[in-house]
Amino acid sequence: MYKIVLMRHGESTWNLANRFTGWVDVDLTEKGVAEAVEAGKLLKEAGLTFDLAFTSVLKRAIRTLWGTLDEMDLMWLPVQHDWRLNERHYGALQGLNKAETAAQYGDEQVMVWRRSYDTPPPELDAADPRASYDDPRYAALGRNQVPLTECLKDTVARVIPAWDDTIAPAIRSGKRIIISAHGNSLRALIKMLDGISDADIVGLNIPNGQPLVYELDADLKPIKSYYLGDQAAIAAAMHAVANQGKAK
Ligand SMILES: O=C(O)[C@@H](CO)OP(=O)(O)O
Repeated sequence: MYKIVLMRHGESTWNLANRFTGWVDVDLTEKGVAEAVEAGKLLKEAGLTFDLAFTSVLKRAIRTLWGTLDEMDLMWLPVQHDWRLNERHYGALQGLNKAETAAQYGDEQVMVWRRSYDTPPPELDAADPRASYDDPRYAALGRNQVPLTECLKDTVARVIPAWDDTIAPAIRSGKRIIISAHGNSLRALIKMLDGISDADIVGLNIPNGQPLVYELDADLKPIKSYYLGDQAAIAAAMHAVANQGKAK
C-alpha cells in the first residue's frame, strides 16, 4: 500500500480578494502561510513523512510547500516543479472578482466557467500582456502548449501526463510523495484517481491548505482518502469555495 498526500496551496491574496487567479502568480496571505505550517503539524501528528515533493511553477503552491516542509524539518527534500501542475488557466476572467462577474453574467454562467468539465472561460487575446508566452518559466514550451484559457478537460490533459511520466513512477519506486498544487489541477488528478464522472466532478471543491491523504493499492488505485484536520471546518471551507462564484 502506498500513501500520498495532495494539498491545495494556502489562502492567496486573490483567494482573499475573491478574484479568478489561474496562471497569475499571486502570493499567499499571512493566513495562507499559517495554513501551510498547520498542515505540516497535522502531517507530523499523523506520522507521515516524505522523500520527494511535486509542485507547480506558481509561488502560492511553492510557498505552501516550503511552509509545510519547514514545519516538518524537511526543507532539504528534493522538489520537482512542473508547470503541468499549475492551476487551470482562467482565460480572460483572470483578475476579475468572482461575485462581481456573477452579478454581471449570472450565477449560472459563472458556474459553467468555474466548474463545467468541457466549457472553457473566454480566451485571453494572444496579444494580451497577461498571456504567458514571454514568461521564462514557460520558455521550454511550444507556443501551442501555453494556454489562453482552459476547461477542466484541458487541465486533465496535462495533469495526467505529469502523473504518468513522473509522479506515478516515483510512487512505484517506493518514494513517499507530497503534491502541493491548486484547486483545479487537484480536481483533475482526483477525477482520474477516483474515476469521477464529467458530471459529478462539478460538485468537487478543494479547501485551501488541508492535507488530503490517498492510500493507493499496488496498481495505484485508491483504497481510501481522507483529509487530516478538523472535519467540520474542512466541510465548511469546501462549501465556501463552492459559493465563491455567486453574486452577493
Ligand atoms: O481562481 C482560481 O484560479 C481558482 C482557484 O482559486 O478558482 P475556482 O475555485 O473559482 O476555480
